[in-house]
Amino acid sequence: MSATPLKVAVTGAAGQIGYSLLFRLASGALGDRPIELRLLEITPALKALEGVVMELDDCAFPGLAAVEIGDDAEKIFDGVNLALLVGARPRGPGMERSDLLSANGAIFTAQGKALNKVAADDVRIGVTGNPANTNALIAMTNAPDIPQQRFSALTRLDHNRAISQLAAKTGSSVNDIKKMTIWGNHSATQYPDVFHAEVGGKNAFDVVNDQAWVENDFIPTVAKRGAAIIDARGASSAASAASATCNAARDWLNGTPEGDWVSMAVVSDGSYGTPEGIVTSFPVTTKDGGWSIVQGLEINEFSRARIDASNAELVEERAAVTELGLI
Ligand SMILES: NC(=O)c1ccc[n+]([C@@H]2O[C@H](COP(=O)([O-])OP(=O)(O)OC[C@H]3O[C@@H](n4cnc5c(N)ncnc54)[C@H](O)[C@@H]3O)[C@@H](O)[C@H]2O)c1
Ligand SMILES: O=C(O)C[C@H](O)C(=O)O
Repeated sequence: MSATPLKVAVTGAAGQIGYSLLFRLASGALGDRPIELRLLEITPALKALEGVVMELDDCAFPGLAAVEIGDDAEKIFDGVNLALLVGARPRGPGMERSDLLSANGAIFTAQGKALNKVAADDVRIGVTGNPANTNALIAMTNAPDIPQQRFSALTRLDHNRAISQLAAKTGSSVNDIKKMTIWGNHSATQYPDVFHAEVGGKNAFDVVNDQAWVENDFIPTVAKRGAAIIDARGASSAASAASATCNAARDWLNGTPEGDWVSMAVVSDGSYGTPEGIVTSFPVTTKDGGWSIVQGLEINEFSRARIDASNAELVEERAAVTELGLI
């Protein structure tokens, strides 16, 4: 364990996700190493953020070395080892996440530039704010000095949702589910893949043995879960999004367990016929702070069509943000 605190930036820290995320991070969600929180907000939200910091103080978390807040990205990102980019407008009922492209895209241009200038050499950047994949692409493109492999968008929430649905269907514990994969975009076109997943060491599709459930129940439930939560709660998922943001960062920094993998949206190198350069979700393993796409999986026709459709949407989003001058 290193005693030097890990400097962790969180943007949108006074928002809904922030209110759950900060307390998870401060109580050790990333591991034993102490952390220093650097919290970025827009100026009008700084007063609310001061209140959140009072609450963080009142928890007397042993692993929380320091907290700094502000509205200047270059100051807050100075020397950060991990940047969790959460701050962005959430969608409301009836919207798709891509409807947020023009409203939120500009945030990631500015933050990519600021990270490029002042972040630590070992910085890793996780994007939760929607549309997460294309926002990560925007930040990455605006930070040319940071290796592209240091950017990832969050599909871990979808991954966790898929695990939970499969565990319920098969009457097993979430601990028995391994090798789940989310392919593509964190959007309604995402493809949660049970063909390579395992339930208690057995192939998940063989255990389920129900193509109609996969097609008509599992995939739409996972892909539209965000909208179902907005419909029920009147606000987008927050605690589960914070939890997934922690899971993703912890595994990236500390590695995935032997015999399992996770889903992360990362820059494509063309693996599995995915268009190069988009930020799209793959099965990945992580080690020593880096990730590798799991290679050699057989992709059947059913999966191929869905992976291609989701990636086609990401290519369209890339064209839209190019048109907007964001990349
Ligand atoms: N990838 C995922 O799985 C996932 C899951 C849930 C939510 N989300 C997305 O996360 C984002 C945040 O959700 P939320 O519920 O916390 O929203 P929220 O509206 O409660 O909070 C967003 C916060 O971001 C702040 N903000 C806006 N512009 C900023 C900027 N330029 N710099 C710093 N802060 C800024 C706002 O002031 C606000 O406090 C949304 O885009 C939402 O859709 C993603
Ligand atoms: O669906 C949303 O807009 C919020 C988030 O991306 C989610 O998946 O819950």
